[in-house]
Amino acid sequence: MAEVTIQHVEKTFPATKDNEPFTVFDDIDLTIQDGEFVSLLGPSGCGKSTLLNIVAGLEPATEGHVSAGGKTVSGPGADRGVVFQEAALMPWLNVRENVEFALKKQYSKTEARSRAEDYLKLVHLSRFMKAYPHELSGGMKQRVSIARALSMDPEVLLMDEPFGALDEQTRMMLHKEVQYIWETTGKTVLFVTHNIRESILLSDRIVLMGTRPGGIRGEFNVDLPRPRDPSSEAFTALEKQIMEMLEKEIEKVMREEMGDDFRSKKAGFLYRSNRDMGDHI
Ligand SMILES: Nc1ncnc2c1ncn2[C@@H]1O[C@H](COP(=O)(O)OP(=O)(O)OP(=O)(O)O)[C@@H](O)[C@H]1O
Repeated sequence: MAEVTIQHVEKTFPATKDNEPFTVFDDIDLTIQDGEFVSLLGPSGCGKSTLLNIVAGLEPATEGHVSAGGKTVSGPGADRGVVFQEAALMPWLNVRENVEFALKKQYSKTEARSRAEDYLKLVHLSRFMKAYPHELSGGMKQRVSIARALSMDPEVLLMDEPFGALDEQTRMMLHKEVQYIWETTGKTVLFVTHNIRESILLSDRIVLMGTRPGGIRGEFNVDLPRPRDPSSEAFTALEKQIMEMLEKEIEKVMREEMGDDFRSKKAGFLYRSNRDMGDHI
């Protein structure tokens, strides 16, 4: 069972020479069921990446307890694969070698190669195994990064805005691939995104976070049949519902940052115009 449990988690960054201590959130409770696909949405700075990093074991929680597959998280582990916005491939290694790199620590040379090839097939990169990172598009690099994370056969896949830097067409293609991978492998997924539509397309459940104080503001179960049709009435109704709740959070941030100059209509306009959530905020 690869359930993820987050119990009473607080994260406070300590004081620095220039800054006071900063509490991002102080009591997050969230359980992600085995095989569930959960997205975290929320205004910029609410702590989505911080929470994902805590589950990844890359950041310690200040208080509280996190477990994955029944084991307490106390650092990074092969049971949790992470995919970031930037693929961070090693430029001197080709695609297959990039995937093999970590595998070689755990498997024989032959097995590492065979696993790397299997996962590169899964992300449809068989023809590019010998290509070098500079020869790949952004979307292809992200596919290598997904193959690399999956090749260690983690129980949980943690994805932090994996498609945030990609163009819309590539993003759409990768949505299909992620859905296929999730259906094929049955991994538990925690997915951070700024994009409401992306979260509805992919998730079983969307967790909406807010800031000041940071925390979970609401949850939305996405009961729509897959593959999902963004033009369907049910899809757009859910999109609208989430957007309304999110706008309130974004308005709060903008009001604090801009004081009396703030006009709520502007936040709504900015937000709707790029169907995104506050990249600029
Ligand atoms: N190492 C750090 N030291 C101090 N503060 C930090 C550190 N890392 C993050 N923060 C602060 O914690 C808050 C949450 O950051 P985080 O990156 O988790 O938010 P986010 O919701 O993922 O934002 P975005 O959507 O813009 O990526 C921000 O105010 C950020 O400035």
